[in-house]
Amino acid sequence: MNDNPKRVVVLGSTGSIGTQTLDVCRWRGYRVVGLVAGKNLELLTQQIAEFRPEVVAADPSILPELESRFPGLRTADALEVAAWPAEVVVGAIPGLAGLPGVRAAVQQGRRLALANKESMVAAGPLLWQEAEQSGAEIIPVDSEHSALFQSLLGEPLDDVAELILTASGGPFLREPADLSSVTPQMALQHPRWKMGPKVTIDSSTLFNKGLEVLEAVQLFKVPIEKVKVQIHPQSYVHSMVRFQDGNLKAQLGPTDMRLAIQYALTHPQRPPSPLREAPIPERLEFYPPDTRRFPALALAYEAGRMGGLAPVVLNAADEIAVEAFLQGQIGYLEIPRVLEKVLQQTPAGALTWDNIAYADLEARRWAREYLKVKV
Ligand SMILES: NC(=O)C1=CN([C@@H]2O[C@H](COP(=O)(O)OP(=O)(O)OC[C@H]3O[C@@H](n4cnc5c(N)ncnc54)[C@H](OP(=O)(O)O)[C@@H]3O)[C@@H](O)[C@H]2O)C=CC1
Ligand SMILES: CC(=O)[C@@H](O)[C@H](O)COP(=O)(O)O
Ligand SMILES: [Mn+2]
Repeated sequence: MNDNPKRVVVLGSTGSIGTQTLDVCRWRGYRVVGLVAGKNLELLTQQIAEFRPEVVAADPSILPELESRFPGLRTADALEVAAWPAEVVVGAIPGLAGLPGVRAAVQQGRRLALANKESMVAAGPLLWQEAEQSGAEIIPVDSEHSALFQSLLGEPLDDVAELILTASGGPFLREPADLSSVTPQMALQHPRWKMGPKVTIDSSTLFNKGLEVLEAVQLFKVPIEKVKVQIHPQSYVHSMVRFQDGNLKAQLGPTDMRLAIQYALTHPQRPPSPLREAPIPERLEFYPPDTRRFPALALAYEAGRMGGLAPVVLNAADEIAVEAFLQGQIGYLEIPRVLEKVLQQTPAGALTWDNIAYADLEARRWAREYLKVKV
């Protein structure tokens, strides 16, 4: 099944998207030349033993042990790994921490298979500017955006009436009516996808869908009024495009991220995958989201309409709030509350790399102060 062997760098290799990317590389016989991970020493050890990458970056706390396990292992800064000679770089480090690696890959003119939605939300126009200069391609991995990307192929953007993102609705779609006593354990039970903790909590508050609305605006360069959300509990239709003539195009498939990852690596080709054909669900339901119960989605729309640094600020506040919630330092309903507060403090200023860094830092500080937490 070795189509056209590619050299691949994986940023966030020990995570949910990272490990699934390595599955795809195994299927395709791709050469994994660079790995970036955090602190998961044992899994990174296995990955190095199997793939023998040319270069590795990891959290400084595990580097000495890693180097003693692999004498002669070439280690480097994460940015150097992101810029390593390769055909594809998979950006799968969560949060704004994923942005520097994504940017380095874009500056090198690579194909960026982008899972890290936060970087597109915060810095989309700047990333596209740099991609234009370097010739980089940005292919979405996020399932909804992969679906939109596939549905938009060959279609003039002027003909698009709406991008319709589907949302599972998360674990609290129907109950409990009162969300105040939701615990991290409850919120970590996603009904359809097995993902890392940050995106799983975001799915439960519908903030993930809010980020995805902002991500779609930047990826596909459409006004936010054209981006809609439909709850679709089966998560089988991954998203749809409604055209001005009334036609809808959608991409459907099983809830397995390896399909979206493989597509981002092989586009425009569609080589076979070893996944078994999954049955099509008997019922496909769609209905509008309840933004009174899940105000984080409405706040993302508000940030999108505000523009400028508002999405940066909202994302930063959410990163602090989710971490504090996971550590048991705040209640579940504090998450949308702090988003609303911090969004109101959005500083004025153009979208520049310096202003993004400043707004991100300040918003984290405001969120910590408001929540009275140390995360
Ligand atoms: N999981 C999914 O199905 C989907 C995820 N996404 C997006 O993809 C991104 C990744 O998500 P996911 O795979 O779930 O996340 P995980 O939490 O599962 O994995 C995160 C990975 O990033 C590494 N990492 C975390 N922080 C740093 C850092 N500061 N420097 C270097 N490495 C770091 C972790 O290392 P370690 O564990 O070794 O510490 C791990 O390898 C997110 O932006 C998410 O929104 C989008 C669609 C679907
Ligand atoms: C798999 C993927 O792309 C996730 O971002 C997914 O969208 C999360 O599910 P929700 O629809 O519940 O947010
Ligand atoms: Mn998604």
